[in-house]
Amino acid sequence: MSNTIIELKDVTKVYIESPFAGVKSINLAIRQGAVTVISGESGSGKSTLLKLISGLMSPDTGSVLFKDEIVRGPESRLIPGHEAIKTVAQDFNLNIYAKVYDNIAGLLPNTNLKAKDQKAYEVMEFLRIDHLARKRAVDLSGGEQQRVAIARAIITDPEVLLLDEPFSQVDTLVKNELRADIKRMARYLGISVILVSHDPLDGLSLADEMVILKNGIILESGVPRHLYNAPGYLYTAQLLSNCNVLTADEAQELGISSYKDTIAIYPEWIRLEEGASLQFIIKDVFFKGSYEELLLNLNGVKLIAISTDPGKYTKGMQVGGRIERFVGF
Ligand SMILES: Nc1ncnc2c1ncn2[C@@H]1O[C@H](COP(=O)(O)OP(=O)(O)OP(=O)(O)O)[C@@H](O)[C@H]1O
Repeated sequence: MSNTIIELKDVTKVYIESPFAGVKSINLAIRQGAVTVISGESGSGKSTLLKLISGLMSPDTGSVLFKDEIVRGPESRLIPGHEAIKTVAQDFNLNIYAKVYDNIAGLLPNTNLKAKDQKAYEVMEFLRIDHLARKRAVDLSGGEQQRVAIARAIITDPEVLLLDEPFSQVDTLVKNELRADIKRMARYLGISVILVSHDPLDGLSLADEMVILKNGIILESGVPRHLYNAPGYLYTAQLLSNCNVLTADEAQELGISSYKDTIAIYPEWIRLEEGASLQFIIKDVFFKGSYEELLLNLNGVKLIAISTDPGKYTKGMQVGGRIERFVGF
């Protein structure tokens, strides 16, 4: 496929120390210029996959291709990694006592100092850290250090940028700004971004394509909206939503008949309305700011629903509800 920049063909990497860990039989095509988010629970193999893609680790079997050329592992390269693929690791790898400018510009050759300076400022402006140029990295916040680390990675014009848990050290506000910057990098610089995250929100709001990993295998992949609304696996539904999980018998109590063993109902799929045929008792109300989560009970079946009308419902009240959608597994 012409717009595939990275391709993994039947890639397996098993750690000798723990033979059940690692990744197994991975087939994956990464689209050029897209933001791909790899999501999965802790230990599912996300970081292993990133190391294999960057060439920092070699697969036991199978191959990783960059533009149809094999990405060679550390055994066959003096400097590990592929020059067109750059990784921003969780520890940022900054020279923390050096100035921001030197951290970034230091990666360019001294053959043309004017061009070096110009390029460094271009990248710093793009990531909105040019005002920090003369500060030492150690004096920056986590979000600012993250931007410096990204600037270091993109200053040499890589075609692929790998980000390992880029939001782990930043608060929600900075996280939203960083998400926007990552999208801009893909759109305006044409960099293909592959991002690893255990927070499903990163994938839902950022990814063009999302890959769901479980125990080292790819369960499914697709555009976030589709994966969210029509998950093929309960694991995906639980990763992406705080969903209610019921047995077939419990679902029957709610008037849902299905031949599937397990039924998932997202909280927003429960419509609260007067006079609805299902009458729930509110067991608890959890304030969430702009909305509330209601813990509902009907004949022992417990469900979390959402109310966007904070204060309307209180513990002990009876409330009518209708299940608008469910997914069976
Ligand atoms: N160098 C190693 N030696 C042995 N086992 C390893 C090594 N690196 C990772 N593993 C194991 O491989 C599995 C996958 O690890 P990996 O770090 O890729 O998962 P992850 O999804 O990135 O996890 P997390 O979200 O916790 O960072 C885990 O069970 C881990 O313990």
